[in-house]
Amino acid sequence: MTQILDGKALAKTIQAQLTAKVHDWTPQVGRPPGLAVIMVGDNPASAAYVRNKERACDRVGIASFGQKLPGDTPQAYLEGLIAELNADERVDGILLQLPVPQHINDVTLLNTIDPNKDADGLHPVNLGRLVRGEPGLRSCTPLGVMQLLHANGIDIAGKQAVVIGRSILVGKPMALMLLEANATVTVAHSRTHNLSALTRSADIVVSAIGRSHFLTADHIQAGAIVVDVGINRIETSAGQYRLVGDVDYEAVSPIASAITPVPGGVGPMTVTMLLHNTVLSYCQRMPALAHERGTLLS
Ligand SMILES: NC(=O)C1=CN([C@@H]2O[C@H](COP(=O)(O)OP(=O)(O)OC[C@H]3O[C@@H](n4cnc5c(N)ncnc54)[C@H](OP(=O)(O)O)[C@@H]3O)[C@@H](O)[C@H]2O)C=CC1
Ligand SMILES: Nc1nc(=O)c2c([nH]1)NC[C@@H]1CN(c3ccc(C(=O)N[C@@H](CCC(=O)O)C(=O)O)cc3)C=[N+]21
Ligand SMILES: [Mg+2]
Repeated sequence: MTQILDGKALAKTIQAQLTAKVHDWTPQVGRPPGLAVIMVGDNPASAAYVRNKERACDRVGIASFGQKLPGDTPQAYLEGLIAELNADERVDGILLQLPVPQHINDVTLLNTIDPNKDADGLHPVNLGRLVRGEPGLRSCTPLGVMQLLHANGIDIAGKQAVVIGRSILVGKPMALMLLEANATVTVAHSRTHNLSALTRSADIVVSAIGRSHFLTADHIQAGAIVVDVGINRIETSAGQYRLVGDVDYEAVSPIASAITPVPGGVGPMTVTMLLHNTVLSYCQRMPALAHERGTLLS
């Protein structure tokens, strides 16, 4: 029997734990945790994720300081906005929704976010902490994948893991977190030769590419653990849109020992880890909660 790694259910459990803590801590601190999501332009997919994030914040008791800005907002304005949010005591987490329009330099912007408020874990200081194995704010999607594997009793140490994709948002931090958990990690990308031979030797395959039906039965060895990070919108014969991952789920799920569905797998965990990171940064910034540090996610 293939184990379905139910991210939706785990997200619900973790969000309930965060809700209880936020409920306890808000009166002690005198304010709730706060998250600012900055979205530039009106990419419909981004708008849907931002709405999900705001709804989840409401449920958990996190204050949202969302900023939806026009697609032609100048770089200097965004830098000023981030400086204000860095200085705003009510804000514990800042997230710049990616991608941003062409004229914006996202790297420069990400680098202006206070590393202690970097809810996405994309600032060089936090990526450096990850490389060094030091505590810090970790990228939400890979952190969510690690939680999902852990909560389902999946052992990582000593396993062969192949991560497909090498973005700063997903692939690279995913590879580093698997390495930190003592997997033997290979990172594949668009220039990789003989990808299916590589993935066929893997115990764990994480796909973060963004192409529907990319991973087929030929890529997977019997009993492998398959984590599908991809989010692709495909048009159905009825002219509607539906979400699918990178993995041909029908073909691969009978072969795998465990697999994440799309939707309901990694996506809800990403949102939950964003909330987690916001609450963690609140804990770390508020002296009244000094003794609570390190108790989240346990
Ligand atoms: N579930 C969730 O919570 C989240 C899902 N996503 C989804 O995950 C996917 C990846 O996101 P992101 O990392 O931001 O995307 P990017 O486009 O930044 O990166 C895609 C990566 O896939 C690699 N790639 C592309 N085509 C191939 C191929 N044919 N063979 C092997 N590798 C390939 C690219 O290689 P190269 O570097 O050589 O170009 C690149 O490293 C997207 O579908 C995105 O929507 C993203 C964030 C969160
Ligand atoms: N700075 C930044 N950080 C991100 O983490 C980030 C980003 N930019 N840009 C876009 C990608 C994509 N992403 C998703 C988050 C949640 C779902 C999610 O909740 N998915 C649900 C379904 C949602 C739906 O139905 O639309 C699921 O898979 O079950 C998906 C994708 C975060 N991203
Ligand atoms: Mg996110």
